Amino acid sequence: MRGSSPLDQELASLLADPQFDGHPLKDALSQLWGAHHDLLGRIERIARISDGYQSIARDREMSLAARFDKQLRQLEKVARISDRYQAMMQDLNASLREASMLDSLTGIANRRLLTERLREESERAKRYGRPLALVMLDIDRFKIINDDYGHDVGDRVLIEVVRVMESEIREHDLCGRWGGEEFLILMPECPAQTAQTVMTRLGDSIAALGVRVNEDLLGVTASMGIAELRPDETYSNAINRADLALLRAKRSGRNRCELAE
Ligand SMILES: Nc1nc2c(ncn2[C@@H]2O[C@H](COP(=O)(O)OP(=O)(O)OP(=O)(O)O)[C@@H](O)[C@H]2O)c(=O)[nH]1
Repeated sequence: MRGSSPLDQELASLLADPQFDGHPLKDALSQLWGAHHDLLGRIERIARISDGYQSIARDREMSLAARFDKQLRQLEKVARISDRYQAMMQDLNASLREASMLDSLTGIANRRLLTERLREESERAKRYGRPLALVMLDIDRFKIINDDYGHDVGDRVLIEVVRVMESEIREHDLCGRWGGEEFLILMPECPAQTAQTVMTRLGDSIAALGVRVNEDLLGVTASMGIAELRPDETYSNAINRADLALLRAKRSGRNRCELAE
């Protein structure tokens, strides 16, 4: 840096000129010039150190930003995986819930789903003063079918009867397996008399059904008891009344449909 500007060069040549040796100002000027250059050197060093710090800070800032971006990307990935996992769990829960509500042999509603719907439909019927018919249906002499033809044929009979039931009832009715060879049919917006007409038709269709067993055509019949929910009773009470009506149907010779008292 020393001697780089025209003033530096001029001062350097003045100080080097022997004609000024002994001049009273030469020493003072020489010291001033030296001090000035010391100061310049120090300023340059400070500037270099400051530049160095700045570039380290910049690097650090950049690497921090890069690390932050990377972590953000990783977090996003984890969030995506977690979302997918949650959706999977929800699907699984829904199918488990559905499976727990259906009868595994026939695929129709099981007692749990029937009870849920019974609760909802009886509340609705009472609140709006609408009719709700409950039908208990039981396959006649089913034990003999099992004993004579085996459990597998018995199962096939259950499946066939369910198929007929589903084709005879309306879309907003619900038939489900109450247990064994007993079925419950919920018929919202349906008075007992209308339910009896529908059930008589269903009984005829079941009786017309022939389940093929080797060369034989196995005849099946069913008995039914119908109760219309009263405004002042629980659905359990109405089911008991339907059960009693079913018992009457059995005692009166089966293959028939009886209305509850
Ligand atoms: N194959 C088969 N049989 C079943 C199933 N659930 C219950 N059963 C049988 O259904 C029969 C019911 O017999 P009972 O209650 O004596 O009645 P029933 O022979 O139908 O006689 P009635 O109801 O009086 O006409 C029993 O033998 C049970 O083992 C099933 O899922 N599959």
